[in-house]
Amino acid sequence: MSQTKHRPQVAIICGSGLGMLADTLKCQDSFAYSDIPGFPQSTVQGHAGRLVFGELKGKSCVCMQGRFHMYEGHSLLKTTFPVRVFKLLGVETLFVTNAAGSLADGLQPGDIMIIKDHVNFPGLVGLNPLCGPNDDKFGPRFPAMSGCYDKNLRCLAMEIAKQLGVAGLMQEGVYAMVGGPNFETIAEARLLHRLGVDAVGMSTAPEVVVATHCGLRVFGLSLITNKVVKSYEDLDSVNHEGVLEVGRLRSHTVQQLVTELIGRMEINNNTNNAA
Ligand SMILES: O=P(O)(O)O[C@@H]1C[C@H](O)[C@@H](CO)O1
Ligand SMILES: Nc1nc2[nH]cnc2c(=O)[nH]1
Repeated sequence: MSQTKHRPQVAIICGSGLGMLADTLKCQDSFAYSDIPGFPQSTVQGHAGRLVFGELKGKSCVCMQGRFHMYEGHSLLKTTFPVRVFKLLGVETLFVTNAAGSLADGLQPGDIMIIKDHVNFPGLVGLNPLCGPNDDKFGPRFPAMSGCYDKNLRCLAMEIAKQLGVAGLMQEGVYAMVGGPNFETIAEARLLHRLGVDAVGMSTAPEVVVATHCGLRVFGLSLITNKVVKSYEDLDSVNHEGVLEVGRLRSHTVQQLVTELIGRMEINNNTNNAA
């Protein structure tokens, strides 16, 4: 904290190919993860590995340009470590973004899904960052997860999308996290579709679980980068370069949405730090 004057109220986690969100911050102080004690390193292309502090529309923000994934070999405690750092810095609201494949027929590549809820597949089988002794300074042993994606922010995001003329690209949906790093088989894709999942990816849920546990308000966006192949007749296949490319194509719209939402949302200045 001695190395920056910023005292962030909002934290943003940039998904694959969405690192440009950090470029919107003014008066930046930026730190390589390798220079921050205890921080893991980013190993995935499209995740720069920098923590960027700055101002956005008068709000003090910190942006993770690069997140950590379970499939990189990090423990879930490490992948979510930054979320608790944000809490201790005084952050009140967490924005999570990710790249995801769509299962819902109405979601096309380039669309933006406001995350209404998630299915944490690793969490359902005990791969949960909250496993182990509970740190009561952060939150309760058995935290509720209903309503973990803030409804007011979801409504405001939709209102802003209408004003920006991009509402046609946006809808709410359910995100599912799978472990990765391979993309889905066709049988897995069909299973997820039948279960009511709208979009699938390899991140986000553990961060949101830890954020909700320690009382952060959460807003989440999935950029739909590909359709998940559900038919044995379909010759398409997904790859990471294609995922990053859609991020580049939609960067401006995602930046606009996030900037406006941060600018217009209310901040409670009485945030209680966990420790
Ligand atoms: O960090 P996110 O969840 O945006 O990254 C997604 C999932 C994989 O890490 C990668 C696959 O292309 O993109
Ligand atoms: N699991 C998964 N993650 C993704 N990230 C971007 N696209 C996809 C996808 O189709 N499946």
